[in-house]
Amino acid sequence: MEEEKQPQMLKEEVLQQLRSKATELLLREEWKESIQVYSHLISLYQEYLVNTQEQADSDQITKLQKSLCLAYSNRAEARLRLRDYTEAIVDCDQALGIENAHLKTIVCKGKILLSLNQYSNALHCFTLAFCDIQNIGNSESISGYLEVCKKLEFQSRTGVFDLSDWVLNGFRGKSPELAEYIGSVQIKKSEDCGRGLFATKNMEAGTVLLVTKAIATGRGILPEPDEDSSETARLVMWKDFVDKVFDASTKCSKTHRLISTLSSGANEESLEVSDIRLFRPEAEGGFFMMEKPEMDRILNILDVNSLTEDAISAKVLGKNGDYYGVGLWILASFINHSCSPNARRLHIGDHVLVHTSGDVKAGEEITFAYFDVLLPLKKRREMCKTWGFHCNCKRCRFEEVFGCREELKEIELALEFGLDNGNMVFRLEEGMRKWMLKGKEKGYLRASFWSLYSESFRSEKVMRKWGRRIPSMDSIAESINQAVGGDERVLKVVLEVLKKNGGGGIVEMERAMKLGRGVYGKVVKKQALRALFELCSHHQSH
Ligand SMILES: C[S@@+](CC[C@H](N)C(=O)[O-])C[C@H]1O[C@@H](n2cnc3c(N)ncnc32)[C@H](O)[C@@H]1O
Repeated sequence: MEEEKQPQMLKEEVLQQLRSKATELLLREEWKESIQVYSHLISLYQEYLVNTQEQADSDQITKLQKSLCLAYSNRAEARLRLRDYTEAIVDCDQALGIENAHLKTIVCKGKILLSLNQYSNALHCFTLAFCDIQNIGNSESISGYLEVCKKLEFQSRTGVFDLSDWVLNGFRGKSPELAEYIGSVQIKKSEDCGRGLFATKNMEAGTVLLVTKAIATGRGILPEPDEDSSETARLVMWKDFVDKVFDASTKCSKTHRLISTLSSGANEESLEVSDIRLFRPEAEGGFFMMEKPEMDRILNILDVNSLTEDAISAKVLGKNGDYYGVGLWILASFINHSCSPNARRLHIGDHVLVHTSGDVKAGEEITFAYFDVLLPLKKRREMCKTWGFHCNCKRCRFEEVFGCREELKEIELALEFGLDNGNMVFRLEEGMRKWMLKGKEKGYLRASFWSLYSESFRSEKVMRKWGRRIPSMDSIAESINQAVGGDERVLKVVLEVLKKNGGGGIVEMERAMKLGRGVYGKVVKKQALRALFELCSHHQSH
């Protein structure tokens, strides 16, 4: 009898030691090591359960099963911390298969689903946990999760985002929690740039089109571009960013699948048009394994699709404004460039929020600017070259035909040498009258020669001489806004002129507010928009 008991005791001892070791590693936040020990424990429990099925009494079996459930649950927690969501969910489901009301596992599953932006499923978990924990007490953190989940579920269902409090608080504290959201857009074949994102209904300036969280970002404070270390710092940051994307793709099959839909630059015309539903946070089908990611392909995809946070059609809100930041935001990567864009993006923490920067009609392609478009055609062509494509947007096509006029060439030359801005604005306006240009066409050229206008409106001397012979800043801003959407620099000059003129009346302020909606989106209420105006006024102009 004694002899029979001995191996049993030995087993217990081994299990106890492993349990203590695993708990200690978990407390020390040594996630990888704790996963190893829990994996060992799990295989031992499974082995004992199979081998002792007939000899052990039901109490022993129940105890073993409880321990197995806890081991799965703890391994899920460690995997969650390592962002290994696919495996973490599998562990949770194993644990819940043993004990379907296991509180710790339900909370862990809620946290994983929240990280995967599956708000309503996460909400279900936290609601279950909250009902249970009320009987036990200490419900604070669960109710915190519950509140966050409710808010995010609402945002992702309605597209209503309100950053007013954060803006008014001077972006203090960490950036607000944002849900992923897909508004009235779909992916379709674009005329001649592969696939693109298209509006499915008419929308006003400032309407939120999508909000998506970065797969990964690389951020850092870079040395000045002329310092020797600058290039090295940039390369180190880029490598770190690439590694993070590769890691995310390796760990999560859904992430891998979504990254695989992106263009790697080759044969863009023949790429499959992805169904927008695939990108919805609640989309099914994430948890199956598929082929491993290839580093070369990821590198190509990042070359074509990564965005910098401080790009010209973007605005960084909050603390990452201090950094140089690059990132991969999947759905935003389907947006093509145009020199007369109709969208802009706001960077908030790790999220990008894309909104219309002008009124958009159903069926219109959504575009934002990859580079500065308040420049003449020649300069834009140079920028396009560095991006590796030839822009064939409406504005480029118009300027291609129109740009050969001698007057425009002269103005372009004057722009290069900074000659007599007021006179050049006057000549351009006269020319446009003579050539009988209308609406957007005028806006295109005004946008191309924006720096002449901005310098003129800023100079009292120029305004004294030319002010009465050229259109008002208001109408120029309106015209540029119609042609190329809201732009922070145009708004800034409008605000400066308003200030100089004593703040303007209600009508002028309303107009500025409308421009502001195109620049910052409808995510801040009036008072917060005014606070952003203040920031815009103090921001260095380009
Ligand atoms: C971020 S992706 C945009 C989505 C891409 N069209 C697709 O099918 O996946 C950037 C690539 O789209 C193409 N592209 C974007 N804007 C373009 C434009 N205005 N003209 C020509 N090609 C453009 C270029 O090949 C560029 O490298």
